Order: sequence, then C-alpha cells, then structure tokens
Amino acid sequence: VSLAENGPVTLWARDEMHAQQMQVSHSNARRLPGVNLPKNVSITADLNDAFGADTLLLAMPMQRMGGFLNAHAKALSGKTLVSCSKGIDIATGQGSTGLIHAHCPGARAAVLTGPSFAADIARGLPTALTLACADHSESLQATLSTPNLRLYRTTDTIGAELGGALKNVYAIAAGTVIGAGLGDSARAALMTRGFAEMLRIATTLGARAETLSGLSGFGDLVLTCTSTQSRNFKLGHALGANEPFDPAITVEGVATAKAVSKLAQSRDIEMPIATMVTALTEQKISVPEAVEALLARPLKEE
Ligand SMILES: NC(=O)C1=CN([C@@H]2O[C@H](COP(=O)(O)OP(=O)(O)OC[C@H]3O[C@@H](n4cnc5c(N)ncnc54)[C@H](O)[C@@H]3O)[C@@H](O)[C@H]2O)C=CC1
Ligand SMILES: O=C(CO)COP(=O)(O)O
Repeated sequence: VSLAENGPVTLWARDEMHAQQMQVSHSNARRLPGVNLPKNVSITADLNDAFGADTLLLAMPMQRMGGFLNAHAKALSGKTLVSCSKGIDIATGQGSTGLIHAHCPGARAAVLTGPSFAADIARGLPTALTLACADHSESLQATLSTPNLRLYRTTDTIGAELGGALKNVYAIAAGTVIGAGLGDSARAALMTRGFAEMLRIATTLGARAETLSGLSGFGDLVLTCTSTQSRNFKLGHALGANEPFDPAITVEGVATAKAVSKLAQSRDIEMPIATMVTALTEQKISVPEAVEALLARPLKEE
C-alpha cells in the first residue's frame, strides 16, 4: 500500500479466490480490514505476473520461505529479493538472507525490518525501518522509501535479520509477564536482559552491535514487547493468563525461540530467557516454574 505511492505494485496471493475477492473489493478484509488498496496495486494469483518485476518483497511466515525459494529458484535468479519476514529457519538455523543465498545464489538479498505493524504502514502512519543489503543499497533505499516510510540503510544483513527475528522471542516473554500479572517493572527487566541475550548471540553470529541497537533490534523489541497489537505479545499474554490462543495465527517467535536455543546451546552461549520461552511454548514448564527458574539463577555482574 505504501509503495504504491512510488509507482505501480503487483501483489501476489497464493489463494486464487482470495486474490479475486481483493481484486473486486480493492481491499484485503481478512488481513487489513478498513484499508483501501490503491488503484495502482494489481492483485494476481499468477506468480509469473510478479516475476516481471526486478525487486520482489517476500512477506510470508519464515518457516515457509525455504520451500518457496527452492520451488521458484530459477525465476528468482537475477532479482533483488527483499525479505520482510522475521524469523530463523528451524531446519537450517539460517535467517532469510542465508536462505536466499542457499536457494537462489543468483539473486541479490536484502532485508526490510524494524518496528512496523502492517496495519500502521497501510494506514499511512509515519514509520522508520532498517533496509539491509550487503552491497551499496542507496538506490534500493530510494526505491522503497516513501514520504511516510523512512528507511535507514546498513550493510549488516545478519544484524538486521537477527534483530527482527529475536525480538519476537522476548515479545512472547513480555506478554507472558503482563498476562500473569507480574507487572511493568518485571517487563522492563525482561526486555533489558532479553536485549543482552540478543546482543550476545547476534554478535557471535557475525552481527554488528550497532545494528542491534537500531530500529531492527532495539526499536522492534520496544514495539513488540509493549504493544497489544503484537501477535507474539498476545500469545505470551494468553500463556501468562492461562487463556486459549488461536493456533492459526502467525507467531514467529515460537519457532525462532526453538531455533535460537539450539544455536545458543551449540555455541555454549547463555540465553536463559529464550530457553524458558521455548520450554513454555512446548508446554514443558509452567509460568510460575519459568519465573522461579529465572529468578533463582546465580547472581552476576551486569
Ligand atoms: N503483520 C505485521 O505487522 C508484520 C509482519 N512481519 C513479518 O512478515 C511475515 C509474514 O507475516 P504476516 O503477513 O503478518 O502473516 P500472515 O499470517 O498475516 O500472512 C502470511 C501470508 O503468507 C502466505 N503464505 C503462507 N505460506 C506460504 C507459502 N508457502 N508460500 C507463499 N506464501 C505463503 C499466506 O497465504 C499469507 O498471505 C512474518 O515473518 C512476520 O514476522 C513483519 C513486519 C510486520
Ligand atoms: O514485527 C512486527 C512489528 O514490527 C509484528 O509483530 P507481531 O508478529 O508480533 O505481530
């Protein structure tokens, strides 16, 4: 919706019926209720229509990205692929640029990430994001920026993708804290110690600390740990309050917690909060047990 301010956009949807509904109504009632799609957004269920563009934005659940890239590797060769997905692929431990390089070596990989609810961007509310691309990305930055969408560029793709992926894990933890009635002070402590975990694992994996401190890390951590709009926060809230949660909703932090706990274990890195989120979402531990285990850890320097 936002990019349509810069020129024509093709929106591909897998489901033909849904694509037809969107074409007729020029809206996406299921995912973006109350937003009219601009006239220069053409909606298609035929991927070949989307493959006509040089730059493609990929916005799908992270655990589906490897399969998508693999299935369309030939058509995607030579394209600039901008991942909007936030997660770590559980099968390979890779972020989205790793998957793009592995499946589509002929494509250029970029990451668009940062604090941004789709509903806010679609309504034209002002937002700032990180655009990460290993090569010089000034022209891509200009192509994807709009008057209300301000992009900061970096070459640190690993840092940008890990910031966006990891914050979801701590948003689940923050939601749990609030859902269980443990209070805002506990949430602030958890966000801060969560950020320390993000820095620890991301820098070990090759990220720059400055990237984690920017929009894609700290910025998105603040947003998702404090907003009831966040699906990751909402899942955590349901866990904390012992309430049901719709399993069909995309909650990236569940798989990412598992993937990052595995990565941390293999590198001997301490990530106690991520480990607790994994155990909680796998129902191996109760909320009171998780809180007790975190508080009982040996006292240490900050
Ligand atoms: N919704 C939001 O506010 C934001 C979402 N993101 C990220 O974008 C990614 C997608 O999230 P949402 O769009 O919100 O999820 P969603 O659940 O609303 O939509 C997912 C879309 O992916 C499609 N999809 C599922 N499997 C697919 C496959 N195998 N191949 C192609 N398409 C497939 C679905 O049909 C659906 O259109 C996630 O990684 C999320 O973290 C990033 C920033 C903001
Ligand atoms: O990444 C997001 C906002 O930046 C969306 O967060 P949720 O996936 O938790 O809704």
